[in-house]
Amino acid sequence: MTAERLYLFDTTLRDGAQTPGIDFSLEDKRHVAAMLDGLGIDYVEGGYPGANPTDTAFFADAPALDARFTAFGMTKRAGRSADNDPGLRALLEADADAVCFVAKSWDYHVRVALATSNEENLEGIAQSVAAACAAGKEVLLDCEHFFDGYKANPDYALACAKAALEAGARWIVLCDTNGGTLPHEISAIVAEVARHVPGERLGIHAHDDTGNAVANSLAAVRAGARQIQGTLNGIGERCGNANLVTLIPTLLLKEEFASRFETGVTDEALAGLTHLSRGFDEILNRAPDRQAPYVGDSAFATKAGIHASAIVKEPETYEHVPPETVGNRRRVMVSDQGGRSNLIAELHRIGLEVDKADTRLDGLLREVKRREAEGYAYEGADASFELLARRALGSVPHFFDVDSFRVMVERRHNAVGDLVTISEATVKVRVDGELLMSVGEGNGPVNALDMALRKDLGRYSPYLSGLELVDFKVRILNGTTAATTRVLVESADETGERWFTVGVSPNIVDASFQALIDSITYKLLKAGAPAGAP
Ligand SMILES: CC(=O)SCCNC(=O)CCNC(=O)[C@H](O)C(C)(C)COP(=O)(O)OP(=O)(O)OC[C@H]1O[C@@H](n2cnc3c(N)ncnc32)[C@H](O)[C@@H]1OP(=O)(O)O
Ligand SMILES: CC(=O)C(=O)O
Repeated sequence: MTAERLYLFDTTLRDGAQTPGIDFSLEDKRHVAAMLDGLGIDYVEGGYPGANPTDTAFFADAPALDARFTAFGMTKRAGRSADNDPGLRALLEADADAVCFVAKSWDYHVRVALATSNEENLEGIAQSVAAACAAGKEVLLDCEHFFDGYKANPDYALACAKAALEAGARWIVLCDTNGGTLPHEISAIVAEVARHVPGERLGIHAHDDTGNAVANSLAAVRAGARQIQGTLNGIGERCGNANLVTLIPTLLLKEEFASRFETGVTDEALAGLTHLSRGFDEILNRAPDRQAPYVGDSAFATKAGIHASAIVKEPETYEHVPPETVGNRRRVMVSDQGGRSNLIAELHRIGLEVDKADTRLDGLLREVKRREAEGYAYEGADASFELLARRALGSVPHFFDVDSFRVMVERRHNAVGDLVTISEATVKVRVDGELLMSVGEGNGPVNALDMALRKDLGRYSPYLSGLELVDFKVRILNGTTAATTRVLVESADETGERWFTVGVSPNIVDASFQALIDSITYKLLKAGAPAGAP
């Protein structure tokens, strides 16, 4: 059976720009368009030329793409001719291969939002589409509120679609604008519409207001649509749009779709999807969703001991697709939910081969569970776990001892009279039997402790020159005055490696200090520093 072509239309830079809290710069738009092109998307909707300076500038210097670069805008205004509508003119003059018009297809909206007649709206659609075709553009019509409109007045919703088709539109895109339609309704309505508009000219644009945008897009394809509109990481107005980062692996990896359709996305591009999705979050300056399907950090992670024991035998037992197909990775985590299989898998990852019958595993597992009950969380603190495990198995050299530390926080006026808060820490450590004392100043107690600790560690200091404290997270574990504090420290070094360490104490400074000590010890271990003299 020859595969049918399924087209992917990306609206990250248009509907995605309508996401609360997201504001693309011109540079962001150029960068994202290139990312989408590299992924193999067929249409990249760049924005709404004429609506704001960024979009106008983007279309004035259009990116060179393999994808069809698409300008979005509304059909001509009621009461104006197509020749005399500045908005329409801006669209037609934009340097774009395609124009995607948004048009009302729910008679209720025609009456209330446009305050015009059903007939005039139909004429507006036909005249706008014809003008764009005459300007040499490929034309798409986004039928706004199509599903709600179809439920209210199917003849009118269909008439809008047909008006565009007859005027030369290549695609009629059925939009679930308010996002309230459910998959079974999408299936039924798309199947009915496909009796009037050929499926290979039908698209779907779904919003996620019931959490069904991806399911609705797949339902529309099963019912005959051949174009899916969506966005990277599902951004978009209100709850977002259909997430292309979820849809693409489903279309390429799930038998029903993979055997029937082909898209412009290659297996190689699919293997870069996790990287692309996280890179896009970087542009948005937000943390990636750990539980995102396929590409999330937790998408192929397991804590449960029963699952881990099967995964180490055969990963397929608990994985619906191999993680590497989307560029993600399997993670078997160590926590209070785990058993010896979790431990063995994690020990293997860090290069420690231990037999399942080794009795030291029981001791290590008991220690992990005891500490987790106290508040430690090793699933997010890989370096602290490695130290704990290597100590249990007897392979961490003794580098230094901490004799004592003291931190002082002072609020005072500085030399120019400004009120400042400074922290000063004093740390005493023993290296090779010698007592060393360092003082550090910082903008907070943890920063000051970090400075003091690293200032003089005797012969270990050269190993620590590239060590950097990248991030610091504090969590209060029970909300009483006797609360326990968990501190997670993220560190990095000159090799680019990042690692996480954890400390727990009723005292936040003490918890931070533990995490810092683990971080330094891990760095010395990984750098191959020799053990100190007792
Ligand atoms: C479902 C969607 O996501 S559609 C996309 C929505 N995205 C956006 O609106 C973002 C970009 N929009 C904008 O920057 C502005 O709204 C502009 C530049 C397009 C228009 O701004 P303004 O001229 O100030 O109009 P305003 O935004 O207040 O109202 C929209 C007007 O377009 C009319 N209109 C809306 N849809 C259509 C349509 N499909 N065809 C014709 N006219 C339309 C409305 O009736 C309203 O007309 P009115 O001013 O006579 O009441
Ligand atoms: C066009 C569009 O974004 C919508 O109808 O949701």
